[in-house]
Amino acid sequence: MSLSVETLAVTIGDKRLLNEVSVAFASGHVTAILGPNGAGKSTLMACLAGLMQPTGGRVLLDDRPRGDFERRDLARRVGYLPQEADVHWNVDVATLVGLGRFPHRGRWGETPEDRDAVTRAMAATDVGGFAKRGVSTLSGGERARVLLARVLAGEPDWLLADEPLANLDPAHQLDGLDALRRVAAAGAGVIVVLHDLNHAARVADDVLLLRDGRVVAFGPPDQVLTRDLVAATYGVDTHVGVAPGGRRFLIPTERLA
Ligand SMILES: Nc1ncnc2c1ncn2[C@@H]1O[C@H](COP(=O)(O)OP(=O)(O)OP(=O)(O)O)[C@@H](O)[C@H]1O
Repeated sequence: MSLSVETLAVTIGDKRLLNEVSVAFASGHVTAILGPNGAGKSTLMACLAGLMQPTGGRVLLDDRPRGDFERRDLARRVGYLPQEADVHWNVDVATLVGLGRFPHRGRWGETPEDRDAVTRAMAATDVGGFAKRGVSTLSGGERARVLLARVLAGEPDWLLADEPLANLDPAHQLDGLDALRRVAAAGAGVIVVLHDLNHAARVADDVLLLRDGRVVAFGPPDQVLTRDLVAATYGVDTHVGVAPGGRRFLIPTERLA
C-alpha cells in the first residue's frame, strides 16, 4: 500500500496554495502534518482525499493516479475526516457511525463484520455511552468523537483526519491519539493535521512541516520537531525538554521578529 504526492501544486488565481510538494507517506505510520494557519495543510488533505484537483503534479495510490480508481473502491481505501466536519441531520450516534461502513456494504446489508467494526470504533472514541442519542444533542467535543468514530469504522487503508482533536478535552485527546496509533499499528497509514507540537511528538512516526505551501521538513519527530525547524516554520522560539519517561516536549516561548 502506498500513497504519495509528486510535485503537487495548487494555484487559485495568483495565489499558490501548494508548491512542488513531494512526499511518500508510509503505511503503518502516523504522519502528522503541521504548519502555520494558511500553510496549505487542509489543501493537501483535500487533494489526497480527491476533493480538490491539483493544478500541477499528481497523487498516486499504489503507484496509480488517484483518478484511475473507481469511486467505491476509493471510499474503502481512503477515509477522510474534514476540518470542522458537521452533521446536518439528527440521526442517532450508532447510525451515524454505521454510515462509515457504507463503502463496504454488499447487497445483503449490514454484516457481523460491519457491526464489529462499528463497536470497535465506538469503543476507541468512548462514544458508546450515548449511542442512541441524536447527534444534534451532543456537545461539540462529543460530536467530534462521533465523527472520528465514523471514519474509524470504515477501517480504510489510509485514514486522513484534519484536526480531529480540536474540540476534545485532554483525556479524549489522548484517547484520539491512541486510536490513531492503533489504526497505524494495524497496518493502515494515518495522515493527521495537528496544531499541537506535543501531540505530534507523541503520536507521529513522521512529521511533515509545511509553510507557505512548501515542505520545510519531512522526517521522524526527533529530527523535525527541533527548535530551529519550528522557528523556521512558525516564527516562534521553543523550549524543548524531556519529560519523565523520555518523551520530548516543546513549549513555544516567544515570537521571533
Ligand atoms: N478558494 C480559495 N481562494 C483563494 N485562496 C484560498 C482558497 N482556499 C484556500 N485559500 C488560501 O490558501 C491558503 C491555504 O489554506 P489551507 O486551508 O490549506 O491552510 P491550512 O494550513 O489548513 O490552515 P489552517 O491551519 O488555518 O487550517 C490560505 O491562505 C487560504 O486562505
